[in-house]
Parts: sequence; C-alpha cells; structure tokens
Amino acid sequence: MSVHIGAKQGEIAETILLPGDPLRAKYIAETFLEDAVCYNQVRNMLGYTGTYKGQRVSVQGTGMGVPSISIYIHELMAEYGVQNLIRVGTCGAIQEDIKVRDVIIAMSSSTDSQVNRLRFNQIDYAPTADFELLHQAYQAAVGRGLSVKVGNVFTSDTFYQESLDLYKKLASYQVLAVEMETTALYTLAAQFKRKALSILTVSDHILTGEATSAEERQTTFNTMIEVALEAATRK
Ligand SMILES: O=P(O)(O)O[C@H]1O[C@H](CO)[C@@H](O)[C@H]1O
Ligand SMILES: O=c1cc[nH]c(=O)[nH]1
Repeated sequence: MSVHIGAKQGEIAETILLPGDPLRAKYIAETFLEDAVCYNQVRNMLGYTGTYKGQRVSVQGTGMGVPSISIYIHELMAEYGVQNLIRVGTCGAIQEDIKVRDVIIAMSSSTDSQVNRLRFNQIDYAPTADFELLHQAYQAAVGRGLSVKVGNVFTSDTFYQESLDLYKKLASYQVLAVEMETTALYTLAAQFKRKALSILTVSDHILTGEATSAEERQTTFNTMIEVALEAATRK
C-alpha cells in the first residue's frame, strides 16, 4: 500500500474517475461499474475497481481542495501507475448564461492557490487539460444532447468568500465556474506525463444564488458520469 491508499499493486485500473466526495465514489462504483471491489478504506476515502463495458475502471474519492487531491493523485500515479485521471466534480457557475445542472469541461484552470508559484519559482504556470480526453468528453456530451460548456475554471482554496468582487472580475475574463481541485490535477498529471480532465456539474450559481435540489443534482450527475466513462473508455 501507499501512505494513504490501502490497495495492493494491480488492484487499481489505469483509468480512474475522481469525485471529491468518497460516498460519490461508492455510488459510482455501485451504479455504473460491474463487479466493483473496494480497494481502499483508509481515512474512509473510498476507492473501487470494476469494469465498464468490459474495460477496467477505478473510482477514488479525493477529498476537498488542492492539498487533499494532490496526495491521492500523486500516490495513484507514482505508486499505482494510473495513466488516465478524470475528475467528476461539482462547481459554482459565475457566467450568466450558465445554469445549474449544466456540465462544464475544464480546458484550463486559474487559481489562488500558491502551490504552483512555489513549484515554478513564482512564475504563472497554466494548468491545461489533456486534449484527447477533452475532445472525447466533448463529443460524448454533445452526442447526448447535453448543454456543455468548455473553458477556463477557477480553482479556489476557499469555499466561502467575504466578497464576490474577484469572481465578478474573473467572469468578465470568461472564467466559467469555481471549484477547488482542477489546478492540482492538471499540474501533477503533467509532471507525471499522464492524461487528466475535469468534468464538472454546476451545483449552484455563485452570483445569482440559484441552487439545485439533491434529486436534480443526482440526475445531472449520472449524465456527467456516463460522459466521463465514455470519454475514458473510447478507443
Ligand atoms: O463535488 P466535489 O468534487 O467535492 O467538488 C466541489 O465541491 C467541494 C466543495 O463543496 C469542493 O471539493 C469543490 O471542488
Ligand atoms: O467549490 C465549489 C463547488 C461548488 N460550488 C461552489 O460555490 N464552490
């Protein structure tokens, strides 16, 4: 096992879905994977491996924020050889034409986290999605008639803000939504020369206050998972 993941070598697939919430990992495994087996219960950060349309796929909770996801994806790539990493998360929209339940594919991510400034000696690195995964996910989403937006998202170190001024400014520079992990995912995947993508369901609108019910979130969430699995397993 690695420090935070209790799996034996070979128990984790090369392709993995990454929700923040470990109970969402359980839900995905039970709902979408066949013969799913739980490989991790350390810190209750559940991880499962099963098959989707005959191909091996894992799903691992990452927790919330850059430090937490960084630990899990570092170990998944360094210790378990994971190659394709797709975050399936929620986000808060900041564009007027984006509504709750829409699906966003993060082409790139801006951040207020200092981790990349530290990593790159104060320069601004631009964390970017893997183009092939992005293209496959976009095609899968459009093929389902989904309202999907592709663009820059903001990875924040804070969930609660005292003022919305920064988000209004980011919106005016075409940033689509706010979440808390994508910058770390794209940067670490690049470091390890692996493929990564973030697909996000809009759970709330930060500027209008619009929010989804739990039932609505579930339905949209299912569609997003199908898009992620299709993108991950397309040949
Ligand atoms: O739904 P998940 O994947 O956890 O993602 C979003 O939700 C959490 C905040 O509630 C943060 O982790 C944010 O990125
Ligand atoms: O990080 C997040 C996720 C969902 N909604 C938000 O407002 N922020």
